[in-house]
Amino acid sequence: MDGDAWGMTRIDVQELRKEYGTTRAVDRLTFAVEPGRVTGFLGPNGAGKSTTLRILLGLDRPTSGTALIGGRRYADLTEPLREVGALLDAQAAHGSRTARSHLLALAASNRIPVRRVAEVLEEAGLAGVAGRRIRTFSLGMRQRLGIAAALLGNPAVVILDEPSNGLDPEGIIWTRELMRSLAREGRTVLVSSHLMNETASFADHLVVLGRGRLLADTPMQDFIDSRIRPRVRLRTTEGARLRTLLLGKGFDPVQEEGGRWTVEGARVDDIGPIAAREGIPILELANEEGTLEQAYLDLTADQAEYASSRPPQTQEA
Ligand SMILES: Nc1ncnc2c1ncn2[C@@H]1O[C@H](COP(=O)(O)OP(=O)(O)OP(=O)(O)O)[C@@H](O)[C@H]1O
Repeated sequence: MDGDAWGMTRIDVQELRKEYGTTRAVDRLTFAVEPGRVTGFLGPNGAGKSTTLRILLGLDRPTSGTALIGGRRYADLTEPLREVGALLDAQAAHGSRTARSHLLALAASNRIPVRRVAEVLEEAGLAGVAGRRIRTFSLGMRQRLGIAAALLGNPAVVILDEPSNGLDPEGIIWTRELMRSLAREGRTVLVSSHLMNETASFADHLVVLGRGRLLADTPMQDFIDSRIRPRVRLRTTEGARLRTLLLGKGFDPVQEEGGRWTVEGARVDDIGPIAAREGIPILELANEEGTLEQAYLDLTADQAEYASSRPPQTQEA
């Protein structure tokens, strides 16, 4: 299959609603996941991420609305594993099978060429343990096997639920590189995670849920920039003079412990030239970028179904 074949495979969720008794797990949810980029799927516990993914993958029925892959419901795909690869629950594989026999069975039932089994075992770093029973696998090895299974049919759409779960640092880097390269090849990649630093390292775009509803659907950098004011950190030998100067320009520098200054709402391009014009020595000058974690906590502070009673910043470790 070449890149063009993956070109138009979008995920489209339209007015999706799912009720379990009186619980509205997903509520009039509408978003699209585009090919060629990695979309991070975020939200507090109970926000409805797993429910949405289960419906997308035909494991649950919506109360109303649709969740389509390339314009079709999962149940209507003729060869689902060749169109969508998914990792939902890495523990699901049969423990008494070997990694190889597990993948061979999947390949056989989905008309996938047998050579793909060796290819994905190699790609997932499992070639050396392919003959071992899955029950002897660590959580991280199961996770790798789950990802190998997702890639088996060379699908245009890849959906991964918490792919870093249980992986060691090398495994985490591997999944990150893998997701990025799948997106570069033009595939549609949707990845849920609770780890914000992790998500920031691989996602181009974010879809954020809270209490079953859409809270954000936006490029990752826009998401951060719209919620976290930039600031500048600096050191100077003439703090008092620079402070007066900056106050006059509408900034409000604050001295931190250790003699550093921070200036809210400023970038280095604002501060550097002002100091230079006045001949004030600058020993250090750096932008402090907002993080995805800060922006996410800001957005979801009121949204967590099981939120602690105090806001995160005052929580004890
Ligand atoms: N089978 C079910 N029966 C009843 N309620 C359910 C069922 N599955 C999910 N729910 C409820 O639906 C809501 C959304 O749950 P869901 O698992 O989709 O959230 P999530 O965003 O995946 O959470 P987490 O981050 O904890 O995995 C929760 O209130 C949950 O308790």
